[in-house]
Amino acid sequence: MNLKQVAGEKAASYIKDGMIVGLGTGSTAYYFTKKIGELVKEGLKVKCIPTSKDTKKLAKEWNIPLTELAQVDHIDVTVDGADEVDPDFNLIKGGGGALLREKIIAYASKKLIIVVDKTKMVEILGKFPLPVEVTTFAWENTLSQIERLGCKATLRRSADQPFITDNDNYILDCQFDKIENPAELNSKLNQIPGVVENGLFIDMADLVVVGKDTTVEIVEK
Ligand SMILES: O=C(CO)[C@H](O)[C@H](O)COP(=O)(O)O
Repeated sequence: MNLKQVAGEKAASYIKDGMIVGLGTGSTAYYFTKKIGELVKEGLKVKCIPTSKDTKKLAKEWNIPLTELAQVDHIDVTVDGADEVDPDFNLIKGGGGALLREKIIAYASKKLIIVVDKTKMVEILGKFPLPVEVTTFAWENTLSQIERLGCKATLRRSADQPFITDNDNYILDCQFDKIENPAELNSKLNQIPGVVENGLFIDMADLVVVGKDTTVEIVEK
């Protein structure tokens, strides 16, 4: 069984007529968006806001009605993936490089549902390198400042070129190994000039849908 698929599809059961829905990014959120496309075809009435150019492309292919954050005063539900989820529902996101738009949209959402397979559930965050979006200007200096917080940071590359985000920034992947205090690290990172946003999502997720071997587990706070 494809654990990402069962989790992504299950999350679609939380979406009702009239909702404004945030569409996440990544290979798990993909299945949620695909399912929304099927439900729209069957008559579901929603307006959606994608968290990345990739997801926007998919949503258009599947004829999902789209809107802009500027056109609405809130989002009812956003469904997105994660790279790690701890027992307090703190997250590492940004493996796909979409963390800035994902965080803006999550913050504007009444409910954030995270869809993952069971491998993403961890006791402590940090084994997955924390993605940090930084300005291209003086990124080497920003990297040094970030490393003072106790990690090894690497410029993300794609096909031998620096990876460029949807917002024309770079991503630094920061290996912390263990993040003892995610809330503190989140604040410290965002205080560094040159850091646009980081992939720690603190106290944002309301519900996690976990794809397990034969079942889907719904974990609520
Ligand atoms: O944060 C993300 C993209 O920026 C993704 O949601 C996260 O990387 C999980 O991706 P996947 O479901 O493909 O494992």
